[in-house]
Amino acid sequence: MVIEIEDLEFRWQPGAPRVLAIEDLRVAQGERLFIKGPSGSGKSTLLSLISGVTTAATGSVRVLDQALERLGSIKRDHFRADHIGYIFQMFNLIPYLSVVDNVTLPCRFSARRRANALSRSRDLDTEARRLLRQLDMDHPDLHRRAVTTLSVGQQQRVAAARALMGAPELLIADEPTSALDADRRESFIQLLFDECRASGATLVFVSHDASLEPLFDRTLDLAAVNRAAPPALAGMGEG
Ligand SMILES: Nc1ncnc2c1ncn2[C@@H]1O[C@H](COP(=O)(O)OP(=O)(O)OP(=O)(O)O)[C@@H](O)[C@H]1O
Repeated sequence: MVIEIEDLEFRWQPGAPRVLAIEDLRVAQGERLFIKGPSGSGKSTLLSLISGVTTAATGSVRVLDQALERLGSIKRDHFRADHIGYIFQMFNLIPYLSVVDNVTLPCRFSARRRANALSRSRDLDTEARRLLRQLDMDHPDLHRRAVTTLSVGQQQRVAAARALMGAPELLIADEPTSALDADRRESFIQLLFDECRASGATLVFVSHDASLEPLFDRTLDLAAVNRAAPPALAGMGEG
């Protein structure tokens, strides 16, 4: 299993209302999971737990057989850099780095991803360009081009290439299509699927957009998870 969550209960502070209660969630290698739920239902919180940015006092979150709550925060940072590619809603590209340098960034933080990238291409820049080409982004001046001069759709492809760089086992995408037109969303997701298939990566994808749901293997509806939980959660629907 790539993700195994058991008896998880999460509150942001002791005594604060419970945000998440997940009894059992397992995501297998290569699976594509869609997570939906209204604003405030805990989607981003769940992604923080799966990526080890936060840990829960109750229950267990295992990623690639590692219980994240058993690691200190520095080890969790290393674990995340080695094994998880993250596509942020606002892309979080580094404005003063070129397109290629943005894509190779994860290899500065992870020797493992650097080695993976170098096993695929002769150097990191070549691997970055290969990924960008796979994602339908092929410009001669990508090396020098500042990310701030790109369109939203292009920035999204750069963010996806960066997340895929060095073949992390788990790809997490937090509303990565919200800035795109409806018809461009689906084509982006298909490209993402192709790349995940090629590297064997598992994809966890959060979105408000229910029209994307049928593309995925499975859905986790946090509104349903919250409804099933005891009344402590009542009134937690606002985000
Ligand atoms: N860092 C934080 N500290 C304290 N409370 C938080 C924090 N982040 C989120 N929350 C609270 O946790 C609950 C779930 O928030 P979360 O951001 O996970 O929801 P979401 O489903 O991702 O919402 P949205 O769709 O609006 O992004 C909300 O009540 C929110 O106010």
